[in-house]
Amino acid sequence: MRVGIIGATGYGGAELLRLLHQHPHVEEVVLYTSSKEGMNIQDSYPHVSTIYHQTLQSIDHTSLKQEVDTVFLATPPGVSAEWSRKIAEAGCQVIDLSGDLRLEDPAVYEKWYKREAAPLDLIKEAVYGLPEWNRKEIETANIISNPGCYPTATLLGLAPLVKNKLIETDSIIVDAKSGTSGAGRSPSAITHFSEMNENFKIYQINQHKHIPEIEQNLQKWDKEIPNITFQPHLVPMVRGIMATIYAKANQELTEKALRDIYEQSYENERFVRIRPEGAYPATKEVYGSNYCDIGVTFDERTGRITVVSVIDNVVKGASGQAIQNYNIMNGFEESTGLTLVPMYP
Ligand SMILES: NC(=O)C1=CN([C@@H]2O[C@H](COP(=O)(O)OP(=O)(O)OC[C@H]3O[C@@H](n4cnc5c(N)ncnc54)[C@H](OP(=O)(O)O)[C@@H]3O)[C@@H](O)[C@H]2O)C=CC1
Ligand SMILES: CC(=O)N[C@@H](CCC(=O)OP(=O)(O)O)C(=O)O
Repeated sequence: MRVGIIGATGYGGAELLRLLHQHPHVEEVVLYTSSKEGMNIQDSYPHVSTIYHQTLQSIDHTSLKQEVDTVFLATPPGVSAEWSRKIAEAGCQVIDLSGDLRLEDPAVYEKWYKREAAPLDLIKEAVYGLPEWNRKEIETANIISNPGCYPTATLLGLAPLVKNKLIETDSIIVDAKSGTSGAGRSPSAITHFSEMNENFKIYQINQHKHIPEIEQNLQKWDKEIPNITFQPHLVPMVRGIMATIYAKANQELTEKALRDIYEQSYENERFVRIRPEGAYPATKEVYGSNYCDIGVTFDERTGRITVVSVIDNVVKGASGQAIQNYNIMNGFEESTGLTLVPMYP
């Protein structure tokens, strides 16, 4: 198959290049740009030189179907809202890595993203691509809305508790930390080296755009779940997210019963690994891979459950999950091109 990447010069695009290179069903990758037409991808990313030789080309939806079968949009908010419909009507599959099509209520999108929402019919057509909990819908989708990085770690971590109604619904607190690649390639005063090295920052207190995305999905699983507390932080590393999730048990629990529920929930999932009793994952243990690793424990003293969920934000949190969705949409084995062992140390 032939795939196109819009936004190939960004971090999500670069990770798509790395992963698609080893995908056996991808014969051709076409690179599109909004600002660097004619530039060779090697000039932006020397690490893929000799592997990719393409020059970036501008996007023309009228000729798209002659060039590619599937388009990955690794672009900032607003682009997919404008382009997804045209790409789908041209006859191509769309996998959108941005948040444009994730929120079902346009008013909610406009409140949190502070920009105009995509047309409602486009939002309705898009399927939320969290394969572990939404595989059936993804199989027949033509437009995928790839989950955000924090929601991926958080929802995979919370799903067994919420789906099995094990917690006080109003007790969820998510304390999340991310490496700086989550902010994309453009330098900013918040993420540049002197600001972030030997530093640890809280940001967007009670305002992060992933809050409504997490709530929307939790409420689909259990409509009793009210608004949650989710708080992101920046840590001085490049890749990785750790979501530490706290919730109060609504019944008597044992450590073993809790772990059994997590193990059963994910026993058939290739990319979710549950740590054994007393072990908790670190971000480096998923670095460069499509895994989400989860550790869980119950504090009998406080009645609180702690879940630790880690992903590589650029892989399971973005491009790896996008390829997982691509595989499901096209009937390929779900882990095709994604069987990467994490890099360590
Ligand atoms: N980085 C991460 O960990 C994650 C990112 N995401 C989401 O994925 C998307 C891409 O993120 P990321 O790669 O980090 O971002 P970057 O800022 O690194 O790259 C975005 C790319 O989009 C292209 N672009 C910018 N404006 C336009 C436009 N108007 N039309 C078309 N293309 C445009 C640019 O390429 P060019 O100038 O060549 O067009 C740019 O290289 C974002 O929506 C982000 O929120 C989701 C999960 C995790
Ligand atoms: C560290 C950092 O800045 N992370 C980004 C998360 C990027 C992301 O996943 O955003 P989308 O929802 O647009 O895909 C942020 O907090 O906005």
